[in-house]
Amino acid sequence: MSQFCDVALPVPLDRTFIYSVGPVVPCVGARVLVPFGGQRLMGVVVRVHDAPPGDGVEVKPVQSVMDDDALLGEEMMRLAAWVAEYYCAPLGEVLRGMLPLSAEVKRQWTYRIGEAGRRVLYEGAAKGSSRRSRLTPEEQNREYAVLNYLENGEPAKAGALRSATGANRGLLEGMVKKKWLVREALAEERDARRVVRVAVLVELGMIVGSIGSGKAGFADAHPNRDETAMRMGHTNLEEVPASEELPAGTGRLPKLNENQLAIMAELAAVGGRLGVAELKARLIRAGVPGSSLVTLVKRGLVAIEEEAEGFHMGSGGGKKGAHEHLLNEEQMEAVGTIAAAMEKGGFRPHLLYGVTGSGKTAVYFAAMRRALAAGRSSLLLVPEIGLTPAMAGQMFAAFGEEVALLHSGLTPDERAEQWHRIRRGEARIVVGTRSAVFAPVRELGLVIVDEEHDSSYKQEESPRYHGRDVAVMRAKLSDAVVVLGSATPSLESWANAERGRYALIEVTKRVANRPLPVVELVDMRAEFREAGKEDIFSRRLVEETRAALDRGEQVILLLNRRGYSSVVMCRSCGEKVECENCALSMTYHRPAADSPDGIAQPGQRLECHFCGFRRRVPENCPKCQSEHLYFMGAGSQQGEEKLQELFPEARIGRMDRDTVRGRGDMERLLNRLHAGEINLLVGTQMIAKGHDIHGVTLVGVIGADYALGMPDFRAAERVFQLLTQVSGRAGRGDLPGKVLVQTYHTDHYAVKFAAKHDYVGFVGKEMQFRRSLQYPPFAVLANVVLVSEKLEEAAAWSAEIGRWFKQARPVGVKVLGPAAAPIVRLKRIYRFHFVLKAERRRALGDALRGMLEFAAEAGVPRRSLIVDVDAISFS
Ligand SMILES: Nc1ncnc2c1ncn2[C@@H]1O[C@H](COP(=O)(O)OP(=O)(O)OP(=O)(O)O)[C@@H](O)[C@H]1O
Ligand SMILES: [Zn+2]
Repeated sequence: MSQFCDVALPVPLDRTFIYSVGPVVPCVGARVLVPFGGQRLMGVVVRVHDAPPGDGVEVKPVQSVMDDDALLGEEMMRLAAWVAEYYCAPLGEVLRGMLPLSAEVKRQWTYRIGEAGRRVLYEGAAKGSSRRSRLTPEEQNREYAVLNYLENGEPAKAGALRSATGANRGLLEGMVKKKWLVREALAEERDARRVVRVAVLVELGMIVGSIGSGKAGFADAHPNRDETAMRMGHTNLEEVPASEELPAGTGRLPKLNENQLAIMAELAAVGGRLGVAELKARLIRAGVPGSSLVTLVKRGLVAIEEEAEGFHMGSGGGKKGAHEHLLNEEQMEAVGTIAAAMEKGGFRPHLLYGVTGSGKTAVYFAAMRRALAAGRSSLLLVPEIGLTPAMAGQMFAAFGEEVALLHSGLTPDERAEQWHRIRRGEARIVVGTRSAVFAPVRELGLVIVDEEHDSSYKQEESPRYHGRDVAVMRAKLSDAVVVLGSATPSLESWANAERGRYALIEVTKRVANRPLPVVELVDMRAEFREAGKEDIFSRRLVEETRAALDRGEQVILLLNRRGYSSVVMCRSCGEKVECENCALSMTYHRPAADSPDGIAQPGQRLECHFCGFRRRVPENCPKCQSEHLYFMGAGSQQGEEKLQELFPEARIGRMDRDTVRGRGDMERLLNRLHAGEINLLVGTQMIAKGHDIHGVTLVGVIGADYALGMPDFRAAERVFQLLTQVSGRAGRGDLPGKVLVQTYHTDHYAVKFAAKHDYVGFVGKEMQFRRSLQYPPFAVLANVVLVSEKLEEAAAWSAEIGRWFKQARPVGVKVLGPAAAPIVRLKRIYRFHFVLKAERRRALGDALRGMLEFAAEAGVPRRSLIVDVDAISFS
């Protein structure tokens, strides 16, 4: 029999840990609780074996096994192993990301007495209750009972308060509102399985016979209710143990008291089974002490069983069929190709290159329908912002109860609920953002990645995986078809199509033969010469905007920075106001006038957009005390203000991270756009993503090309994508669209190709550049960052690792660095980095693993060493 298991723990260490197993041997893929460095951690079993560890290694036992069988199947375990290896990430951290573990740490509220509550308690005790209240006298008494119970200052759980006083959650929340109570979250591990506990009458027939037909439950319970109600206060029903730990019933009916008989009769009356929660509620109402139930369980007359809980879907919504079009020829061909691949079976990757507004969503839906018809599930990944309520509505309209949504707005509980539904095979259409790639989908037949070029698929914390690339591997391990869709495919995916690794599907035309918008470049150098001053909006853009608004059409303006001014500079000493934590300029935010959206906006301040640090706006230069502070670089907030001056009649809306804080904000803004309540929208790149607003005929682009100056080999690709995507928002309805791009780089190929909607032309040129300098997709690379709060430490570690690279000379790998990272200090952390380039992935991986081994020996903490394989950000 196996005596040991290896456990992957969510710690930043590239290894697993051995534990001994008890009588219950966990299986691979199950979760266990184990002791680790003085705490208890939840990990996943990756191996069960008999090999004792080396001499002198003390092996601790597994504390508890949380899953009877593998929570993660073989496929998911293999995927986890692949992610860990490919991204040089600790397996335990990968597994933590795969499981909705945080959901298994249930959030419980506890209540504590507040100052106001204390006052009420003492005043009330002295004068009696005279306050006017909508509560019944009984409820008021209950409130006093709660305050009394909490008087000693200790917090108590809602459950305990209820059994002590009968106060329900509504009453408690009412008291929180009045500040009588303070509510706090208590994290507590609980059993992972989503179960409800049910009280079951053992040997039903015999008992019903013996208690006779005269008894019908709690109606005849203990006569002295008040007394029992007081006594039961301290019986905690949470402590009713699970039945299997108890001796079985003897078959002989023991002597029972009134209360016990009442419980038996109550259970008998409902057919022998009742949820423990409901039974407890009835006990309380009847004034029967909880201890009676405990006794019955101990005597084996009532068993407590666990039962899988039923799940309920969130609201569906959406009009049936509203988004189901007759597919056009190109769309049908695309669906046909995907369906044929599914029929053939096996792993087949596709790149769906379809221009903006070509109806890719309809293609996805049709393909998912085919998968469903064949009994297979589908997984659709969308970018962070892509899972809009409109999208969700379409999903529910098309697939109803089959849909599971996974996005960042879910509470841990909701996420767990969806996760388990998917795992049970109840939801076969899974839609979600990045981490949904790890959803435990069964019978996976089709994986779709929408807007595959989107950078939100890259996770910027460990494990630093790319959702798109994991999706492809996921499909491979499941023998599924995968479709990567975009109007601006990443160069990596395009190269894969060119090399024949991905089948290319093209949708070249917009739906209903709508034309792509005409794009016009506005040369801002000429504008400055002619206008003699620098305005955010060129005269041409103002004129076109006015004309479109006058015609009753809608306008979208991209101003890709949020805040009012992105730089505050001193005219006297030239110093910029920088963040205390980061070596970066702080952005000036104005206090907002009352927003028509009713969206709360913060007041006047300087804010660091990297770490969120805020400070008051200084009146003088912090360095030289000069009064001449100069605000530069217009952001979306300033844009909105200027638009209000220019177009006082317009119904202006703003979409950026200051106005869109939750999903509700986004929905509200989009609804108002669709309804025409907003006819002029200004915003950051959020406005460029996927929105399908038919009334928009004009798109203006301000400062989208400033990124061309960035020291990043993907700068041109990014600018091309942004220009193409934002242009794609124009002319999606009956009227044709127009785009005005304000630029200082009229001759740059990214700008010129975007203006011609020439993706293929752009890619051709960009590929040459990448090839000549050996950048992806012609090489693979990793960014290695050493971080420390202490400058000397970060510098010393990177120097040491630099020496190792020099001496080890990893074959086939070019090492650049060490150098100070472009953002050398971020959130108070100093950063030095290396960039590793290799022609082959194997060579890169070997070099990184060699380096990690050396770093461990040299005592560089693993958490100070960031390895970012296929990095997309080098700052
Ligand atoms: N066959 C069709 N006939 C008419 N309209 C269609 C058809 N298929 C889709 N549509 C509509 O065309 C619009 C654009 O579709 P969709 O949003 O899927 O485009 P897309 O290819 O994803 O574009 P983008 O890349 O810009 O996000 C939607 O309003 C959709 O309802
Ligand atoms: Zn900062």
